[in-house]
Amino acid sequence: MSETKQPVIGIIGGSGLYNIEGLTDTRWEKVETPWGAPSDELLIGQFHGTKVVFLPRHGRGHKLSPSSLNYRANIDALKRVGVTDIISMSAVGSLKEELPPGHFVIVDQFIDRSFAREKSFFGPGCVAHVSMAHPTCARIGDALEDSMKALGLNYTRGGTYLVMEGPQFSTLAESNLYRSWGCSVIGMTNMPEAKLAREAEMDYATVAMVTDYDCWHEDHDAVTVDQVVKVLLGNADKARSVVKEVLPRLSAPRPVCPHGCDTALQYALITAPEARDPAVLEKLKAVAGRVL
Ligand SMILES: CSC[C@H]1O[C@H](OP(=O)(O)O)[C@H](O)[C@@H]1O
Ligand SMILES: Nc1ncnc2[nH]cnc12
Repeated sequence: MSETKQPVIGIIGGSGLYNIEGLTDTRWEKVETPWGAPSDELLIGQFHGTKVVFLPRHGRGHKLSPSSLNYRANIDALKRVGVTDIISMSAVGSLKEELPPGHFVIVDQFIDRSFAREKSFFGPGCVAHVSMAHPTCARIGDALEDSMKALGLNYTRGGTYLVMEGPQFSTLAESNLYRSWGCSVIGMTNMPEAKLAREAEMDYATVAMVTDYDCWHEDHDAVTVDQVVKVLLGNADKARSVVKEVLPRLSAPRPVCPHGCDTALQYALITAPEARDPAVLEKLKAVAGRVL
C-alpha cells in the first residue's frame, strides 16, 4: 500500500486577512525559530478534526513590509508546528485585462524579482539545491478550484505571479515589461516564501486576489493603497469563504506528493556529510531533519 500523510493545513494571510473564522479550540501561540521571530504568533485550531494553522504574513495590524518579513522564520515556524500544506492568500495587482479587481487567480508559476531577502535555509556549511520547476501544488490547486466553483467566484486556474521587491509600486515601464513577459499578476511577497516552503518539503499553493490594475491600464488610475484596501475588504470575505470550502477538501489523509513537494530534499543536499557544519545542521533540524 502506498504511504499516506495526515495533512496539517497552514494558511498564510496576506494584506487584509489578519484572522480566519470557523476553527475550534483556537489559541494564538508564540513559536521561536533559529532564524528569528515569525511575523506574529500562530493561530492554531481545529477544523472538524484537522489541525489548521494561520499566520498573518504582515502581523496583526500589518506592521511588517514585504522586505522586512522574516520569511525563513515564518516557514520554519509553520513546519515546527507540523504544517504539511500551505495556502498563501495574497493581494495582487493585475497585469491582464481579463483579470479585473475582485478576480481570484490560482497561481501556478512565479518570476522572482525580489533581491533584498534571505532566500534559502541552506548556505555555507550545508548546501542544497531544490527544484523550483513546478513551484505550486496541483492537488491543493484542484481543491481551491473546486471550492471557488462551488462558491460561484470569478477565478482563473493558472497564471504567473511576478514578485517585485517593493515597497513602492512599479513604474509604468516595469509594469509594461512584466506584461510583455506574459505575467498575470504582481505582488511583493510570494518569493522567497514559495522557495522556502519547497526547501522545507511543504506543499504550497497561492490564491492571488486581484485588487487593482497596477499602473498600466489607460482606463484606471495607477494603484494606491487606498484603492487596494477598498477592494481588499470584499476580497477578504471571499477569501474566508474559500478557506471554509477548501478545508474539508484537504482534510483526508493524502498520498505523498507524486511530484516531489514532500520529498524535495531527497537528492538536494550536495555538501558531503563529513563537511557539514554541526551548528548549521542544528538550525536546519525543523525544516530538513528528515534528510539530515
Ligand atoms: C497593501 S498593497 C501591497 C501589499 O499587498 C500584498 O501583500 P500580500 O501578498 O501579503 O497580500 C503585496 O504583496 C504587498 O505586500
Ligand atoms: N499593483 C500591485 N503591485 C504590487 N503589489 C500589489 N499588491 C496589490 N496590488 C499590487
